[in-house]
Amino acid sequence: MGSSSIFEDDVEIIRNADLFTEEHTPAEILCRDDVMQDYVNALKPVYKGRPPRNAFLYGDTGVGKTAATKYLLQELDADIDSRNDDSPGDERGFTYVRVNCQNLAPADGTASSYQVAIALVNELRDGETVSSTGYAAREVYEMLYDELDDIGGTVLIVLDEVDRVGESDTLLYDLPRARDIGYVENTRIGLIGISNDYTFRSNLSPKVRDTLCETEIKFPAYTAAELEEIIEARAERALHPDTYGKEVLSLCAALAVRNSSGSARRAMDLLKQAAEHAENEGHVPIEPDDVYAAKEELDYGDMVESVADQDQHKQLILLAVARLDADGRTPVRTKAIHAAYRRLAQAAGDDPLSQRGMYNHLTRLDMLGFLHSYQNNEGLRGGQYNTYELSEALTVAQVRDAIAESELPLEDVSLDIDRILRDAGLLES
Ligand SMILES: Nc1ncnc2c1ncn2[C@@H]1O[C@H](COP(=O)(O)OP(=O)(O)OP(=O)(O)O)[C@@H](O)[C@H]1O
Repeated sequence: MGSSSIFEDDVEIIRNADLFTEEHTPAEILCRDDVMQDYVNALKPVYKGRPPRNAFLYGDTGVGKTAATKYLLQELDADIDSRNDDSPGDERGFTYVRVNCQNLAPADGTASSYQVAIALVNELRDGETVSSTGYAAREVYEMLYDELDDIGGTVLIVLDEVDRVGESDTLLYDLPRARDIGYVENTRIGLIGISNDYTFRSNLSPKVRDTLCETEIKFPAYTAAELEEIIEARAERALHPDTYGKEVLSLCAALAVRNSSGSARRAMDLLKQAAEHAENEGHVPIEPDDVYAAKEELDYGDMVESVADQDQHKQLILLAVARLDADGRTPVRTKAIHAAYRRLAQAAGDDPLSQRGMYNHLTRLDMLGFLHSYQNNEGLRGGQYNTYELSEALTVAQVRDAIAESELPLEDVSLDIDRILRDAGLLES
């Protein structure tokens, strides 16, 4: 008898799960010929040892901006290496460095030029970490330009999610001009900004826009047919043969077009999740029902993520409404939400906002679709007031999962809801 483990499934569909991860750079960028040609043209000066062009890439989430960038920079690096081998005495230095600005920004906020500069220094120093506090901004920029100047040749700096760099765009202004201003002497710097926020470009100051957007490359959404081709190529390498059919690939592609604006990431995630679902259920091949189950699971997780992405006050408010909801007390008035929120904020070691301060967050949560509000009118005596409940898109369990993910110490905080409502004057004593 072979070895058996409780972790083993009767069937195995996924051959190489690494190919589904975010770190994986695809062997080929499919269905992007026009865009790739523009991108190649923008990078040609680097290959030729001429001053680099700056570029701004934009398009919805999951349409291949990062994948195309990683792929082309690896190609460029390899081609310059082999060119250098062929032309001793005329070598061209080339380095690229990539930072995702979203990871540097707090939830709901933006990263400062200072934080981006520190992240770049750490990337360039490869392990030697500079702490994110304790330096004057000027010192950090000096470190960065010293580091860049030591490298020489051409350095391309890729700022992914560049829209998460805050108002002060010092770095976006200075980096492409560093050589002209005299911050560096030996190195030519090119900047590649990537964003899925269309308004970002128009909000840039004209000077920054003119340099960063020297070349603009738009990544359009994929069609269902294109997505099918992309995930089919991935499935051939990542899944075992005969474990999936065309119908399943088409369904993943169609759902990604319909619900996720043509995102290859979504199509890929649906396929992977459906494969895991089929493995757990013990059947081969993957069936359409596995894809629908995958969609449910992904939708559930997305909602949890978007709650966890909110700032702490908003999460506490959502938890307050969720607790009231779990107790059958919603729709509920602002006063009661505030009382529950205050208790939770204190338990989390946070200074609670006043009811007025909290109200701003509450209306925002309504606008964002997490909550649903009702206007109540009790005539002359009662006046007008709003009540709130979780929107149909959000469940109590999702809010709880999000709070657990944010590691707020609130799992075991008990709320005496009757008392809260009584204190808020909403329950007769
Ligand atoms: N044309 C393509 N060929 C092969 N794989 C692709 C293609 N486009 C996207 N992918 C894959 O889809 C996933 C998402 O792509 P990518 O990360 O490049 O999206 P993005 O546009 O950078 O999204 P975001 O703005 O959210 O960062 C990745 O796994 C990537 O490998």
